[in-house]
Amino acid sequence: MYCEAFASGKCVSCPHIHQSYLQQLQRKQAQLQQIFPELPLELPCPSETAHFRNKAKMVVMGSSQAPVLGILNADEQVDLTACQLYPTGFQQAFALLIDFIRLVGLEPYQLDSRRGELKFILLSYSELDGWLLRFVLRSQHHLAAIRKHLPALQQQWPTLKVVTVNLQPEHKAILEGEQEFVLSAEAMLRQQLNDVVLYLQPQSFFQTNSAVAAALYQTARDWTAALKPARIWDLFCGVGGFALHLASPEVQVTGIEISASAIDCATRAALERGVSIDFRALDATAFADAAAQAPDLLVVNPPRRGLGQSLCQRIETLKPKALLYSSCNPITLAKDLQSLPAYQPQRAQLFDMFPHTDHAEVLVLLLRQGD
Ligand SMILES: C[S@@+](CC[C@H](N)C(=O)[O-])C[C@H]1O[C@@H](n2cnc3c(N)ncnc32)[C@H](O)[C@@H]1O
Repeated sequence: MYCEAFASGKCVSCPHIHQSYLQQLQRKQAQLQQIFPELPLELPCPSETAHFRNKAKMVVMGSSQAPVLGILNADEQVDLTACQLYPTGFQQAFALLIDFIRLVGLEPYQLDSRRGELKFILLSYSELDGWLLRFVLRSQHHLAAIRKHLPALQQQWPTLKVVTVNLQPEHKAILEGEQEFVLSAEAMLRQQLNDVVLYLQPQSFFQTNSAVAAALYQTARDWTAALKPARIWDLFCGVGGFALHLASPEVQVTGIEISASAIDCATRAALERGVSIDFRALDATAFADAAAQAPDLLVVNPPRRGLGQSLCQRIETLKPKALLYSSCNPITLAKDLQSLPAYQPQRAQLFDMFPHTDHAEVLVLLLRQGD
């Protein structure tokens, strides 16, 4: 794929974009084989090479009358509204947003002078339900003006379902703050993956590549069906993707996640699906430490830092029969597996959520040996 922003050195987010996709997959597969030298790997699950991202995180730069959406590379403002990773509908959405910024007179935040209000635009898309839009602002100064002009934007953009303002008052390179104002009638966006409808809302993690995420959850179902677990835990469950795919009337499922807003989404999805899942907003390690009995199947999908020593040790003493580990960081995955010596990998597969980058999502099924 040719990308002008990469060729000119203005955007380095996709360092392998000029390599053939087959070579990219071969490189990632070879890296995965180093972690599992003995295991015949499954074939990688590929992605579309363009238009696969369901969300955009845009830094807002320029001025209120000439806004630029993209990234700041050193001191250069790089317009990424034509980035090929976004589905085509994003370009029209960005154009509407640029007009809206002008209309409201939202001054982009300037890092050097610390003036201005609008820091980021965060935009998510679901084929089922439409758009979720978040304005990340420095203060509440323009909140009333955004509210006032929002009906006009919604009229032009009927599929704009959820609109919020997030406050991030600090002068730091962080994407969002804690306070969120919901400006639309709806606060959650529905997203369908396979036969499961998930809910997402601001401050809840959702996989970036919907098609590959659907394949990941379906594979989790396929690999674990024969195990017939009676009890499943989904630790780091987010909005409940794994738990909702694995739930059935015969199995008792518990989902644990630190973000209360993600747990609200997961709980609503379970209710609408008519399945009983015990979703709780807790720290995963604290939950495992306090548990008296192990599940038959433990699903874990931690952030990039991995499970860590203490949770791995707890898993070793709890002794669940099977462990399904979905990792977005093969380095911490390899480290965690060294701390889980009782578990033997049975199957491993690369899910290419992030083409053109070095990032890899890996699913591994492990069984406990020697009991
Ligand atoms: C890679 S995401 C996985 C989400 C989910 N499994 C999915 O498929 O979308 C990792 C999740 O771990 C959550 N998390 C981070 N630290 C946590 C902790 N200490 N205890 C429980 N959940 C945590 C994050 O909020 C995030 O939702």
